[in-house]
Amino acid sequence: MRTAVVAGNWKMNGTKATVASLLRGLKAGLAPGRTQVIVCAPFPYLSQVSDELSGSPIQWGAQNVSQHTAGAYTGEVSLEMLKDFGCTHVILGHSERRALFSEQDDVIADKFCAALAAGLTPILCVGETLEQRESGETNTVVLQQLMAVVDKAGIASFAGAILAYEPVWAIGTGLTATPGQAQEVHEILRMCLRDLDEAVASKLSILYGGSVKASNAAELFSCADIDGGLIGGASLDAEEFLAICQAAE
Ligand SMILES: O=C[C@H](O)COP(=O)(O)O
Repeated sequence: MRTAVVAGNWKMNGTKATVASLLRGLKAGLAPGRTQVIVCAPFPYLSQVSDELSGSPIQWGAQNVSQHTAGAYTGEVSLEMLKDFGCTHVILGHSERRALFSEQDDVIADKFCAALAAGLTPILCVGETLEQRESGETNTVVLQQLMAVVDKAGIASFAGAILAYEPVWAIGTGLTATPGQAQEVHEILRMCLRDLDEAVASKLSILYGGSVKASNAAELFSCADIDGGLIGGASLDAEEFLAICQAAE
């Protein structure tokens, strides 16, 4: 059986006060269950998150990391630093990193390898733009993004990773992929990995991300190849995020 996972991506949001209130709400409201719950906070709040969530069932991580270990990389944050603050996960290859910060497949693959080597679980994001979908390139795009990492890291490494399908056109737009559209891509991703390693593919958690809300989560999560969600905007509201976690149960 695959692990159900709900991960919150807070993106560049929050203050010390809102983070404290959100974490208190999550800790107080999370019902015991089988779903793995993760929050991915901005770097400056990782210390606060670590203090608040230590001893709770909620895990935490970052939204990006350097592929380098240490040294003259102004403005970068290393995997060892994330580990110092108790991070267990790191989001890699988010479409906002790809589009706004020009992250390319080869760098994302390097980060993926480095994260695994450091003992963190990468949450690798893939997804197509609206233009790519409309021109029938969805499968080609997501498989190319996936294979760039598989080719460098090896299929076996996906035993220690999480994959997230996030159609760019559904992120922060309120336009959720229909369960059918999401399932179709999840199935293609899993089938591609299954051709390489049946055992790894059948155990890999593949999350859907893109305007997931409490009101649509259960239907999305009921699809055969959707194992949970990577949640942006709705992860900033404790009640909404907890309802999404409940939908994954
Ligand atoms: O990482 C999360 C995704 O970008 C989804 O964001 P959203 O739920 O605000 O659409």
